[in-house]
Amino acid sequence: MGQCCSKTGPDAGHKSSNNTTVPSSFDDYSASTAGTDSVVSTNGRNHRRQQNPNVSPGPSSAANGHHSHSSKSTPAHSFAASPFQSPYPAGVRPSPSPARTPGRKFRWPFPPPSPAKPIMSAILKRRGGTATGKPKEGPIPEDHGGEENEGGERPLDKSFGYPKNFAAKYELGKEVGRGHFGHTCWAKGKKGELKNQPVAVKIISKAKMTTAISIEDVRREVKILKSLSGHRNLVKCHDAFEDAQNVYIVMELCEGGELLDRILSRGGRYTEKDAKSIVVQMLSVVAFCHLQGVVHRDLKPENFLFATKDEDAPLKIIDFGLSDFIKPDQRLNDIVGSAYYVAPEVLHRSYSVEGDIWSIGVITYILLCGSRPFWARTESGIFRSVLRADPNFDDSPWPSVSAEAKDFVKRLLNKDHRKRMSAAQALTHPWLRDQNCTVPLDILIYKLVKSYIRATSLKRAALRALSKALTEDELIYLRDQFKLLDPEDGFISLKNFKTALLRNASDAMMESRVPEILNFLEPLSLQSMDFEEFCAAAISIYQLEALEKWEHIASKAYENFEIEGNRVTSVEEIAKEMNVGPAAYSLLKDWIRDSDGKLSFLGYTKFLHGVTLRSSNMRHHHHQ
Ligand SMILES: Nc1ncnc2c1ncn2[C@@H]1O[C@H](COP(=O)(O)OP(=O)(O)OP(=O)(O)O)[C@@H](O)[C@H]1O
Ligand SMILES: [Ca+2]
Repeated sequence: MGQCCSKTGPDAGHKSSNNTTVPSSFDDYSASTAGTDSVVSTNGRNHRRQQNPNVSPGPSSAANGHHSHSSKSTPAHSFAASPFQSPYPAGVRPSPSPARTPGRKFRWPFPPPSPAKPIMSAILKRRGGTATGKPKEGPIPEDHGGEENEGGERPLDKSFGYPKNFAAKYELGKEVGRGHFGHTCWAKGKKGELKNQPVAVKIISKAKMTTAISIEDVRREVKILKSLSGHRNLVKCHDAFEDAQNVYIVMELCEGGELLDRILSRGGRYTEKDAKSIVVQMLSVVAFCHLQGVVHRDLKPENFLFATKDEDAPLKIIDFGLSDFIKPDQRLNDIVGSAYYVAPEVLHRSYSVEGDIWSIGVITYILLCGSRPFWARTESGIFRSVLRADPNFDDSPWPSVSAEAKDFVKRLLNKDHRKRMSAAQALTHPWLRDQNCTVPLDILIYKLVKSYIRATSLKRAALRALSKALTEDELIYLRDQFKLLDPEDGFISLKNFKTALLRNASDAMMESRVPEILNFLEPLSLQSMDFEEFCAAAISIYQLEALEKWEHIASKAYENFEIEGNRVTSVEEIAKEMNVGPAAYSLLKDWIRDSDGKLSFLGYTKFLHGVTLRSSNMRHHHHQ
């Protein structure tokens, strides 16, 4: 297994020093992250990458004004050793260089995507390294074999309760892929239904399970794969086995290779038409996962495989190794995933399913332009870019990309997770509307309706006025969702929410306790909602605020509110509504009109928003 040889990069011709230890002008971080490269790059990606003759560093390096490298000397398997390294951070363009060849395919300043590596802290936690100080040098311990965990207190239980007769049922063949946590082999069924059928087997070594977390990860991966099996864009899981050495996950074999390889073989870019069909498939399977209460947490082009070698083969999501169950209102806090694709709120340690949507935004950005939106040489540099940088939508090829496509990507890459589209919503975005995809039930609807039925009458009136200001475009999504709830004579009630959810339920949904949300919809058993009220209940104020048209929508909404919702109120009442104390009174005074004691336009929009007032003695409060 190749240790990371951290030389090269486009500037290797100019500097002879080791790339990972050279502090760059834009990145003051180097030592600890750079050191970690050696740990994570022991994944053997080079084996796979070298099979791809289309990965040529030439164009991008040339565009950067550097000399091309001969690909034979540059293993592209690790980030630090990628031949596509650019010395420029996200958003910074190289000055025009004499080496730039007009008409080249890549006039884009950033390198085409290379395999992403897991976020260091995640690896350390799961592999039992130390999160502080210098990480262990050398390869990840493979033959620990010990039955004790780090602390040495309790032996780790490495029995999973899976059948032990893998060898009797399958004949193992050559390796077809390798990740950081396991390797995958071709295999053939020896008997039964899969006799002589080719399958893929992910083999995870028990010796590498050195922490309780890593064991739990495998257990969960199998559970999630098994219970979600069935969606056309999700790899089918046939079986799981174990023996003393390994866990074996037997899956449908995807012969078409990784999405990453297809991106690279197309010179780093997809046409909009082709990108759309990829994005629709990603969104539809992710919407399905989210409805089941599963968050994937590691969406990247390496984790989408094509079923066959055909150009239009279906795309399959794989690798639920970092996935987790999530309750509708739960926030997760462990930082996992791959740096290029990680959402800002994951780095802030408070996230939910929207993190996956961000990753799809990153992938879509790459599909459309061939470069990563957030890029730097070190992990911390990438993180900083994710947290602060605005992706480049100005340079080639963006001017020739449709406005809808750009709007689509921007609405997935919103740094505020509340403003991001959900997967089901994204499927109804104008960019994808010509794809005629079936829109799945959106779990977001359940969350929004839940808080609507608990809202005060003033808040409901405010939302109703807002929903009447929506344009036909925005109503398309709501109409689809309403239809999925199967209204009777134009009305829905608790029963409809129940039936729709259970119609889509898998075992995963029981585990993630999604149906619990139905208990919170109990008040609806006595009422019903028509489409108009459903719209008021199911709109997200945060998402609307993110729209360019927001000001226009807000003023129209306020006009409606003035006619049928605005009434005399008081600072005390509003403070109670907003869940803030007397310290906020002076601020809230501005929200109420002196002339008649009703909400002003400012007051209306702030009230809708459910502001987070920042003051030491005011409570933070989000309406979710
Ligand atoms: N069903 C399959 N059919 C064909 N190849 C597969 C299949 N599943 C996995 N592979 C190949 O094996 C590689 C590693 O599998 P997987 O991503 O599940 O492992 P991992 O170690 O968890 O990965 P990572 O390093 O991304 O965490 C994949 O990138 C892919 O190339
Ligand atoms: Ca993977």
